[in-house]
Amino acid sequence: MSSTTGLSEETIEEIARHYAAIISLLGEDITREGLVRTPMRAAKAMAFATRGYRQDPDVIINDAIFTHEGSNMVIVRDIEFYSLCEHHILPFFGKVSIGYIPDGRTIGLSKLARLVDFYARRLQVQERLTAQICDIVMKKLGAKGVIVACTADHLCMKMRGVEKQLPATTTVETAGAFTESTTLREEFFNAIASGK
Ligand SMILES: Nc1nc2c(ncn2[C@@H]2O[C@H](COP(=O)(O)OP(=O)(O)OP(=O)(O)O)[C@@H](O)[C@H]2O)c(=O)[nH]1
Ligand SMILES: [Zn+2]
Repeated sequence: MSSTTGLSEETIEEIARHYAAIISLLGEDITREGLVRTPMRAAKAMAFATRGYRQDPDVIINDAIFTHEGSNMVIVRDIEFYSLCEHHILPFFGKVSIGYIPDGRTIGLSKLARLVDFYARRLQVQERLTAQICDIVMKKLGAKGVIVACTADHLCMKMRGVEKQLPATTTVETAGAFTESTTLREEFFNAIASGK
């Protein structure tokens, strides 16, 4: 079992065989020098890009949840991510900003970034990615409120399909106090816009 992808050697080899078949069906010569090792490289790359399926959020968090007295908003801004659109298996990528109001506990900052990857490294749509991040932070932290804003570029709209270099898509998900309070949402968006 590979520690970076969570897949066995046998599974990676099976995926590589499928990639070899696809490359041949596309009309390429799978025996030419530049392509000989491509099916295996592609299989490993795909295994890495989908490793979130085989991870455990509790292992990711590793008990890095700490007692905290204050209730000021905590914001981690511009966490980059790379995901695969579940409709076309083409990359979409961008940034996620997370805000939360603690309720007696905070979470290690790097763990928020790791949770973003946990949900990004699989076949996804941007709306679900945003909602899943919001949901897990709310559940694991027991915060008073959570807000997640995600901005991404979708290659399936740029290099194929409508072929429009459209502005990035933004999705927002809220829970608890952020759902109830426009003021809190404004505070979050003002903070991430100003970079403070
Ligand atoms: N809501 C949402 N849609 C997405 C996301 N990623 C890709 N899509 C869209 O999924 C849709 C799939 O539409 P279909 O008509 O089934 O597929 P298609 O014929 O390849 O569509 P086109 O991309 O328009 O060529 C497209 O409109 C994509 O732009 C995402 O993260 N969220
Ligand atoms: Zn797509």
